[in-house]
Amino acid sequence: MKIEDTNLVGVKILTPVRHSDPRGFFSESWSKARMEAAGLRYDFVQDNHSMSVHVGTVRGLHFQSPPHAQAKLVRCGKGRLFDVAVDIRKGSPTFGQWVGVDLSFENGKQLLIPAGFLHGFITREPSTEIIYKCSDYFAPESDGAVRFDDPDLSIDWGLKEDAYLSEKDARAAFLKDFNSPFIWEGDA
Ligand SMILES: Cc1cn([C@H]2C[C@H](O)[C@@H](COP(=O)(O)OP(=O)(O)O[C@H]3O[C@H](C)C(=O)[C@H](O)[C@H]3O)O2)c(=O)[nH]c1=O
Repeated sequence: MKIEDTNLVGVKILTPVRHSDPRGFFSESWSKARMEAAGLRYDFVQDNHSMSVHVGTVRGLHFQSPPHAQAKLVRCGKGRLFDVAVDIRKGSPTFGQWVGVDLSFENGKQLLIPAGFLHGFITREPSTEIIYKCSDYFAPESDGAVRFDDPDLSIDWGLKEDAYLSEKDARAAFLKDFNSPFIWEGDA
């Protein structure tokens, strides 16, 4: 498994090995032992899978507050998407900074996002499917969102027309009006 750092400490790009043969390929898409051997210790408890019909669908930017904060390991099961993480840990030297990575069925890349970060994505192909592991269960009472198009974040989504948004995302808060529940504890 290839592991690459990003500009945000703790947010990493993982690319598992694909064993190809004339039938196609086989890949161990996740191994707890292999991640722990690389010093990446996460107890994932829930797998999520969503499909978005339209190109330009944006889901995010979301988080769950402590004690139900979620670290995520995100991959694209079908199609192509641009996956984004934003540091919202108060006191962090990279607070409000973002990283975006193209994830696709073809490239097999995965984005590892610790708790304390917003997560969102935009789809680049029709019927794109995202699959991701979460380190805590769904807790709707802890759910929070920041606007994907917040000018203080200035995320380059590569949008060519209006995004397809849920009502929740269309009315999400701006970062400046948002009191993050996360505190930076120093990066290992
Ligand atoms: C997140 C979640 C949702 N749901 C139900 C609640 C709604 O009835 C329906 C759609 O939920 P929502 O509109 O919040 O789904 P997304 O907009 O894809 O939200 C996700 O998008 C971003 C990218 C994330 O990283 C989060 O996992 C999550 O916030 O699924 C569940 O039953 N369990 C869950 O864990």
